[in-house]
Amino acid sequence: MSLVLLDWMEDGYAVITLNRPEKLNAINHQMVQELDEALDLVRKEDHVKFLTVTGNGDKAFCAGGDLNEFHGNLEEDEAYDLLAPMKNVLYKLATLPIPTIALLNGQARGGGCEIATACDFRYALKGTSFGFIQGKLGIAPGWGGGTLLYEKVDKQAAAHWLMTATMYSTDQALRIGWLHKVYSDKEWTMETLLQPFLHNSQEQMTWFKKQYLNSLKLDELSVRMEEETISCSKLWESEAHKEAVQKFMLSRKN
Ligand SMILES: CC[C@H](C(=O)O)C(=O)SCCNC(=O)CCNC(=O)[C@H](O)C(C)(C)COP(=O)(O)OP(=O)(O)OC[C@H]1O[C@@H](n2cnc3c(N)ncnc32)[C@H](O)[C@@H]1OP(=O)(O)O
Repeated sequence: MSLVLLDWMEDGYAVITLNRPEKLNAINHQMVQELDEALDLVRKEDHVKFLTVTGNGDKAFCAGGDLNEFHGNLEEDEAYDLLAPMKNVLYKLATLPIPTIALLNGQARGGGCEIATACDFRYALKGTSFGFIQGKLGIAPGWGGGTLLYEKVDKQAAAHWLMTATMYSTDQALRIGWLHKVYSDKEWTMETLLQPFLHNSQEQMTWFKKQYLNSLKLDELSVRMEEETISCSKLWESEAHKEAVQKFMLSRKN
């Protein structure tokens, strides 16, 4: 069964859906692979105006890396080998030649916030919450999402969120500019959410995104995302990290 769905919409855009709702769309190895393949397919289609990324279910956009797979007693180099593929996927998402919009249907934690941050824009359903909580697990973001956060919001706001590792409400996320819009349940339809973009041609949307990417130093971005993965791999072996993951695992058994 596909854990990442890719749909081509009549109005000329594509939708990627994280499709593991029973696990709050937590990202496992299969999803990393399927996300990579889906992005390659979107990149090949020259009629697609923009891409949206969302989660299946009404509880979460994405609860981060799968703690059964992304957390174990791993040495630094094993942790790097585990983290690097998703970092590469997020670089591919962040530099896709068409605009990308994260439709946050529910909470996002850890790597889930990294995926959302790799998108150009973030729209959220009212009442959802978000947190770069890796700091509370004894690590730091490892898929490049911390690096991307510094590109998307005020640098002090990015540093504060990463260091405090707290959950933000939609209001708090709007205030720092991480969220662009918040919608009620009633408004949460593709037609309402995407109306502002649908009138644009594919050529316009490709140019708008090219102009935006020109403003980023992509070579530097790639180096900084790689450095983030290396640093997270070093933190992976900490006792604090091992204890935090163990605590989550034990809580599953109760
Ligand atoms: C580089 C990325 C970075 C990394 O991987 O190192 C990270 O993403 S670190 C952050 C990892 N994510 C988390 O720490 C969040 C863990 N999940 C939770 O704290 C809770 O599930 C919560 C608060 C999101 C929701 O709690 P709630 O009580 O509402 O639901 P459940 O906990 O019962 O979850 C339902 C179901 O989903 C499974 N689940 C949730 N999150 C994960 C996860 N990250 N990995 C694997 N599985 C997850 C949970 O086990 C439940 O399934 P069940 O079969 O009933 O055990």
